[in-house]
Amino acid sequence: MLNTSGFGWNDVHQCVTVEAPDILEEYLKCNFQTCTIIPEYTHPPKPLQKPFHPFQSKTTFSMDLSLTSSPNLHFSRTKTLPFSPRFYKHLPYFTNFTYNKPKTYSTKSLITGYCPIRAQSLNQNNTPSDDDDDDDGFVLEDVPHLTNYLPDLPTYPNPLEYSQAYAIVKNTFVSPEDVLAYQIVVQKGSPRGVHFRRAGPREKVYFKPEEVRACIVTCGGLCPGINTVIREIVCGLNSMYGVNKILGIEGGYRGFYSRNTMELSPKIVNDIHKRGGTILQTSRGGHDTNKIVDNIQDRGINQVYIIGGDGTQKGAAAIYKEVEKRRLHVAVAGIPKTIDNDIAVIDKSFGFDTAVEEAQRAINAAHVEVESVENGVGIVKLMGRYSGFIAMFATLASRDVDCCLIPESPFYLEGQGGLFEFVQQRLKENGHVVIVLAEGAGQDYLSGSVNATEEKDASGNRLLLDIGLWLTQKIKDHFTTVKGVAVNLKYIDPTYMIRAVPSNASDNIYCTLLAQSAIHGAMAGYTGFTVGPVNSRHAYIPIGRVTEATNVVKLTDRMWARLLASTNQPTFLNKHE
Ligand SMILES: Nc1ncnc2c1ncn2[C@@H]1O[C@H](COP(=O)(O)OP(=O)(O)OP(=O)(O)O)[C@@H](O)[C@H]1O
Ligand SMILES: O=P(O)(O)OC[C@H]1O[C@](O)(CO)[C@@H](O)[C@@H]1O
Ligand SMILES: [Mg+2]
Repeated sequence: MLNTSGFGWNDVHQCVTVEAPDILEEYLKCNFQTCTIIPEYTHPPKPLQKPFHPFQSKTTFSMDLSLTSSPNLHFSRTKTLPFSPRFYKHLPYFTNFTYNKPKTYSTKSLITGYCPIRAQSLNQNNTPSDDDDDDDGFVLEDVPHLTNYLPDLPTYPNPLEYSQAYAIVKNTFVSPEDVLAYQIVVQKGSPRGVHFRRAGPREKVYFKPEEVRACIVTCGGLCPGINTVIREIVCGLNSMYGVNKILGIEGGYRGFYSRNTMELSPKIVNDIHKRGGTILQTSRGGHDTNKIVDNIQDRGINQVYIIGGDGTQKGAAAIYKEVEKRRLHVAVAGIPKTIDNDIAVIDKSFGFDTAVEEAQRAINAAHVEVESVENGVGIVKLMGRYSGFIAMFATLASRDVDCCLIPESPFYLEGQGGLFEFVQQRLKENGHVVIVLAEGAGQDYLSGSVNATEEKDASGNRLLLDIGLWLTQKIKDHFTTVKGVAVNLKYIDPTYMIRAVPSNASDNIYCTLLAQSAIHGAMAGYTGFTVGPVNSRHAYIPIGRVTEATNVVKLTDRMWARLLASTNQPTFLNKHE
C-alpha cells in the first residue's frame, strides 16, 4: 500500500487518508485476515499529501476516508512479529492481530496480494530479538522460497566462490540480512518502513548446476532490450553457474503447450542484443496455467524465467501458485518488461531510456517540418496506454515541444484555457507548434465524441481509439472552418518504430543486471519474485507487489510541474467548454 495510488497521509489530523472505500476494501482483502472497522469521525475532503505505511504507528492509527463521506477506520495492533529472514517470510501480517468488531476478509495469497511482514533485526546470535519494544517500524516485504514448501531441499556451495571473475570481489555473496529501503527520503524519528530483499548471489544454492533445466518466455508487447535480457540469462546461467540446458519457449505463454521449443546457448544468443524484438516471439492471451505447469513438469524444467509486463507478471504469479500447489522444485522468476514504464515499485523499466531517446528523433522531425512552413502544427503520438511517461520524458528532454498530453491529465479543446486557444497563441508567437501526445490521452473525451465500440486485445486490454488522427482532424477543422486560417499539419506516429529498436548502451547494462539478479535469485531458491531496481539497487520483489497497482505520472509530483514550467502549456484544470 505504501506509495500506491489512493492512499495518503493527513498531517493535520495525523491519519491515513484513502480516496475511496473500494481502494481500502481491496487493500484489506489483500492484507487482513480479520479486522475491525470503528467509525470515528469524518472531516472535509483534503488532498492526499504523502505516502505511508499503516504500521508506522506503534499503537493505533486512524484511517480517514477523507474524499468520501464514509467513516474513519481504526485498527488496533497487539503484537509484532519477530524478523528472521528465512523463517518468517510467509507469515500473514495479521496473524497476531485482534480486532473489536469482526469483519472477515479473505487473505489473498502472498503472490496475488503481497503480505508485508513486520520485522525486527536479528540479534547477535542470529535469532529474533524477544523485545517487542524494540520496534522501529521495519517492514520486510519478502519473496517466497522453495524451502517454504520443500523444507528438506539440499543446498550446494555457490560455484561463484570458485569463479576467477569473482576471485577478488570483496563480498562475492549478498548477506541474507541485506534489504533495501523502499522510501529513502525520511525524517528523523520516522519509522523505517517497507524493505525488499536485496538481489544478488547467495552463498548456498538450491540447484545442482548440472541439474538445472531452465526456460525463458517473453509475453506482451515489444520493448527495446528483450533480446538483451534473453542473452544475459543464457550467458549468465552458463558462465556464472555452468548451466547449459536452457530452452526458449516460442510465442509467449501459449508457446508452452502449442509450439516447439528452441535450445538456447551462449553461441546462439551471442549477437541478439543488437536486434530489436524478441527472438522467441511473443503473444497476448493464451495463458492456461494448468497446461503451462503440466508442460513445465513434462519437460523437466526447474527454473522458469518470464519476461513481460503487468499482465505477464500476473500470469507468472498464477504459474508460481500452481507450482507451489504441486510442490515442485521449480523456481519462477519474473523480469518486468514494459515500454510504458507503468510497473509499480521499480525505479524504471528496461527499454524506457531507449524509447525516450528514440522519441527525440520523431519530435525533432516534427519540429524541423513545422518550423519550415507557415502555421506549422506538428503532432507526435507516442506509446503510453495508461501512463504518459514516455511522452513526459521525451517532452522534457526535447525542449521543442509546446504541449504534452498524457492519459493522466485530461484536456479539452474549445474555449478559454483549451488546446485550440493555446495552439492559436503559439502560432501567433512562433509561427509553429509541436504537440506530443501519449496514445492513451483523452480517451474518455474521444469516446464521447465518436461512436466507439469497446474492443479488447487477446489479453483483455482495451484497444485504444486513435487520438492522434482524431486530434489532427479536429485541429485542421477548427482552424480552417472556424478561424479561417490554413494550418500546415504534420502528423507523425512513430510508436512501433520506437518499440522495435534495439536497446541503447545504458539499457543493455540494465538488462544485464536484471538477468543476473533473476538468475542469482532462482539459484538461491527464491521463487514467485520479480526483479528490479528500487532506489538504484536491485531487489527481489513479491510479484503481487508490482501487479497490484500501475505506475502512472502523478500530476501532484514535481516532475509534471517541471514539464508544465518548461512548456508553459495550459493545465486544463478549468474547463469552460
Ligand atoms: N490476470 C492474468 N492472469 C494470468 N495471465 C495473464 C493475466 N493477464 C494477462 N495475462 C497473460 O499475460 C500475457 C501478457 O499480457 P498482456 O498482453 O496484458 O501484456 P503485458 O505483459 O501486460 O505487457 P505489455 O502491456 O507491456 O505489452 C498474455 O499471454 C496474457 O494471457
Ligand atoms: O499493438 P500491440 O502489440 O498490442 O501493443 C500496443 C500496446 O503495447 C504497449 O506498447 C505496451 O503495453 C502499449 O503502449 C501499446 O498500447
Ligand atoms: Mg500491460
